[in-house]
Amino acid sequence: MIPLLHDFTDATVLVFGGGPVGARKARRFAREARVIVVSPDYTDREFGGAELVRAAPAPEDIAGWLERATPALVVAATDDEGINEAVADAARERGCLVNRADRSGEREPGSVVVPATVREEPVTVAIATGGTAPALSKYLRQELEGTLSGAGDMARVCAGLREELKRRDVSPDRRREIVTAVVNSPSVWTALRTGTSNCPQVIEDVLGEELSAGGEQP
Ligand SMILES: C[C@@]1(CC(=O)O)c2cc3[nH]c(cc4nc(cc5[nH]c(cc(n2)[C@H]1CCC(=O)O)[C@@](C)(CC(=O)O)[C@@H]5CCC(=O)O)C(CC(=O)O)=C4CCC(=O)O)c(CCC(=O)O)c3CC(=O)O
Ligand SMILES: NC(=O)C1=CN([C@@H]2O[C@H](COP(=O)(O)OP(=O)(O)OC[C@H]3O[C@@H](n4cnc5c(N)ncnc54)[C@H](O)[C@@H]3O)[C@@H](O)[C@H]2O)C=CC1
Repeated sequence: MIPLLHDFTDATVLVFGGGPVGARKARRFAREARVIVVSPDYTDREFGGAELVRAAPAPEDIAGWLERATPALVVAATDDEGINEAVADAARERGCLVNRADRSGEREPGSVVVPATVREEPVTVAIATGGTAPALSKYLRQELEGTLSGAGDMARVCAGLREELKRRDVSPDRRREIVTAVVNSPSVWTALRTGTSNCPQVIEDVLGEELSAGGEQP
């Protein structure tokens, strides 16, 4: 399986199953997509504002639900294997993506795995273990949350620098040197993490040094 980032803006995600797993997936996709959850009962309270439909479709009804909702992705998160199987079949039939929460290892073509995710906007790290150890994915996600602290600000600093250096017609080679030096600078990381400096200030400092050095190649 190959990791990709998928834009779900204006797309529909259809989730079957209103337990903790269906709820977790609904919350995840509701960040961006329109999410519809279908389930006879809802044991979790928080579905990220998804539309909750109370129904217990039989396997032969599943295709009709997909027909009406026209989802970009379907999640099979019920505790009924026959239903999850029917969801996967119907998704494959329609050529839409499918996530089966009750499967690891061998997968249907077109299936996707939901990875554990660390977000430090605009930086995203996704973790998966080939389905072997979701608990390990969760553990590593928690570990990486600390490591990634400040990465969002660092991305904003790099973006701001790239823009300013382009505007000043600094050569691409020199631009790359400057940005690489900033990314590798322990003092910049510390400043961003501790709040002793902020993004505009770091950008200003780096540009100031660059100008006082006359933009010479080192
Ligand atoms: C294949 C996959 C399919 C998919 O769902 O996409 C899948 C499948 C299964 N998970 C199971 C169990 C658990 N899953 C978690 C947690 C998470 N599971 C997630 C993803 C995935 N789970 C995909 C693979 C990802 C990878 O490759 O690593 C995460 C990362 C993302 C998310 O779900 O949002 C989220 C962590 C989010 C976070 O906190 O960061 C915990 C821990 C907990 O709950 O505390 C447990 C209990 C401990 C354990 O068993 O490890 C079972 C057994 C069910 C049973 O035996 O009944 C199956 C089915 C099977 O293995 O057959
Ligand atoms: N991917 C993951 O992280 C994990 C996956 N699992 C798997 O995911 C499944 C769901 O996990 P939980 O949410 O904990 O189970 P759960 O048993 O709490 O919830 C299942 C939900 O599916 C609903 N359901 C039953 N028949 C349905 C139908 N015909 N149509 C729509 N909904 C229907 C039930 O009413 C219930 O709300 C488990 O059976 C297990 O195989 C379990 C733990 C973690």
